[in-house]
Amino acid sequence: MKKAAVLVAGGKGNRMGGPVSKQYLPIGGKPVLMHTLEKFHQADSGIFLILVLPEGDSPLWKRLCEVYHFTLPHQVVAGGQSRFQSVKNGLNAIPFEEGLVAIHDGVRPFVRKEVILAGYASAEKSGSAIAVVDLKDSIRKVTANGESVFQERQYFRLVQTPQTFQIGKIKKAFQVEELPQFTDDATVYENQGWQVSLIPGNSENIKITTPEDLDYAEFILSRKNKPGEFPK
Ligand SMILES: Nc1ccn([C@@H]2O[C@H](COP(=O)(O)OP(=O)(O)OP(=O)(O)O)[C@@H](O)[C@H]2O)c(=O)n1
Ligand SMILES: C[C@](O)(CO)[C@H](O)COP(=O)(O)O
Repeated sequence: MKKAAVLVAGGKGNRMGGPVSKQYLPIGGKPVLMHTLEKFHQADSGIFLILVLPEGDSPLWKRLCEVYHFTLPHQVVAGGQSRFQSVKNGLNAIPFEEGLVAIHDGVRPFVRKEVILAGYASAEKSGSAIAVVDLKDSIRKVTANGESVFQERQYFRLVQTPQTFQIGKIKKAFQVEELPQFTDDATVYENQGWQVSLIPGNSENIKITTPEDLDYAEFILSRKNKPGEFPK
């Protein structure tokens, strides 16, 4: 089955602050987005890669690719005013009608190859595959009157990307007006009345959002051994 990946990086990075949008900041010596593109290419070199950038940023990205000698093939698409619009633009650029597409935040460079491949395999069978992780902390729901209520954390998951789908179904799902609950792609898919399938994500697959996440990113990249591996 044909595979595509839409890596959305059309945001402004307001929570990160600073003059350069977070997707272009260097970690481990090169921009965040180059790490993310490489992860998908390394998982399967046959994946058709689409990179969604803020409108007008193509010349900047082209220059970065030259400076960093980044030659991995990918198609650049202009994003929209919201993540939903950026994803939609990315989906419309897939050059085939049938197959699978992984939608992934460009600012999640630490996705594991195993998670990417499990997403495609699971979505081929069930239509969708949403990467999630268990909670490590206790959680509370804060009510409108300021009280807090204990919640049983075993019934909750943190939602990551990739979120992988059969192309025909997810493109159909995005043919609707944007709604406030569309914080990810799973909610857009569910809006059609279809249930999503969850798959295990990887906990280090953080979304680089605020400045301390850059320290974490440098730490992850500096480690010689992966978690759980015995030193050689
Ligand atoms: N109009 C938008 C908004 C967001 N994104 C992408 O969606 C992902 C998750 O969004 P988030 O982390 O919120 O990124 P920003 O919108 O850039 O950050 P902020 O909310 O702090 O401005 C990011 O890869 C971001 O670039 C996008 O493609 N198009
Ligand atoms: C898609 C996402 O990364 C899943 O956790 C998340 O919903 C994006 O949220 P944001 O408000 O755009 O950061």
